[in-house]
Amino acid sequence: MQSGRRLVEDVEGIAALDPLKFSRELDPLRLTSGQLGRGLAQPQVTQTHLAHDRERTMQRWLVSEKLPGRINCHSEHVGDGFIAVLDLKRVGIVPSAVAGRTWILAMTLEHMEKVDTLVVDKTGTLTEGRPAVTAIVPALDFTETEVLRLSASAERPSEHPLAIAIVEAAEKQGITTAPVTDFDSPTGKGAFSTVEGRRVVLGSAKFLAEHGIDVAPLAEQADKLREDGATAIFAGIDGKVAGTIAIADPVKATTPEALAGLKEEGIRVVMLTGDNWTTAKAVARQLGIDEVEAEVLPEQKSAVVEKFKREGRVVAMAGDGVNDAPALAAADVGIAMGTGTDVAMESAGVTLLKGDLTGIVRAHRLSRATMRNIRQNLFFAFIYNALGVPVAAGVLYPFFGILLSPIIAAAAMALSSVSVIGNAVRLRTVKL
Ligand SMILES: Nc1ncnc2c1ncn2[C@@H]1O[C@H](COP(=O)(O)OP(=O)(O)OP(=O)(O)O)[C@@H](O)[C@H]1O
Ligand SMILES: [Cu+]
Repeated sequence: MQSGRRLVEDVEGIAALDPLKFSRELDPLRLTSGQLGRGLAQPQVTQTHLAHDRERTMQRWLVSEKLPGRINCHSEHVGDGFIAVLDLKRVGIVPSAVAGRTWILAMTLEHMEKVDTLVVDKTGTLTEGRPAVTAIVPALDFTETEVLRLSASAERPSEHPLAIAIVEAAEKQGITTAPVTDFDSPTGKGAFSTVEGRRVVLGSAKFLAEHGIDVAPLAEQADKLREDGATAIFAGIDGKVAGTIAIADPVKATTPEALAGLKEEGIRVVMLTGDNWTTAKAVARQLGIDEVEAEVLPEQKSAVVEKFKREGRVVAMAGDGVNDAPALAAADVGIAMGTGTDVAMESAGVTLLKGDLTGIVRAHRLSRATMRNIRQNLFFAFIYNALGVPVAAGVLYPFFGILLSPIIAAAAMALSSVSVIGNAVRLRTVKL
């Protein structure tokens, strides 16, 4: 099971994530709303893990804030400056990997603030990822039922959402599929197998061409089906195009709101898909997305992310599929859909619990508020130290005979902690 997932389900209301204290919490801690609690429920990580991660968290924060090296000696104290009060449930995100890797969340928040480009996968991310067959256009010499029966048989061993849609369509019509041999499915291209001694090929025009099948007789029909956003694939039987199958995947109800929010936050959205250009453009048009990268093979997805990064952009990538995993890992912030594959979740820094993209907007708002808060806290901590340390060292002694007594120094420390925590708690009121 995904430990990250459990983490959020166990959290009620607000959790104060203190990377220092966090690492020592091994027992589940019940937090009720309104109460400022510390630590998180996740007993399944080992002590070593946690100690290690605590180190990394510290380092990361220190590096990230570009603090002068000498402040390291106050790290325990400055540590209080890193308390981030997060309402994970409200944001709807969880750190993807094991809960012990809290630092990923920390890093993600830091990067998230700077994100200016969101590369977003189409199928399963912008759309529901539960496609259904909406039309079958057979070629001359073929019937709709025969195309569906052979296609469903050929796709039966495949786990691709398009394949599942075809199998389901056949089942719905009470069509029994035939056994297959020699099944293969090159990722991002299509599938082929032998059914009742016939060669059945399914996929893009390019894929069928690779198998010596010319789709020209049905190309126009396929394009027409694509005009309103459906995916159209071709079925080839015994070296000839037999039909085109339209498979539609509804846009998630929350997608338009998420896109509007992203626009408001000034984030550039790029749709990335392995699907056909015509389909991709139609969906993009419906959603008001200006930038599209279509017909991208799985192994090229991360190259698209890299390209944007080279242009100096800070890139977040949202995806759900196995073929999105390398791109998720390549992005500054990888965002997986909780409804998607485990591989995607493991490769991403954060997971959107219900696959709801509005979580990205909330996470971006939260990251800005959190990073601002952290900077303020660092300022507090710094000021107290900047004033307190020289006094304690006797700077004022020659003139006024003032020396900071250890008791007053300790009080100042405590006071600085109080202002820092008080400031961090304000994050609770941030509108997401
Ligand atoms: N099993 C399959 N059966 C038929 N066609 C397939 C199959 N697998 C891939 N294809 C073809 O390859 C294209 C790209 O597939 P790929 O899996 O990369 O993208 P996707 O998951 O459908 O979309 P997205 O990239 O938006 O998530 C599909 O649009 C389809 O034309
Ligand atoms: Cu996808």
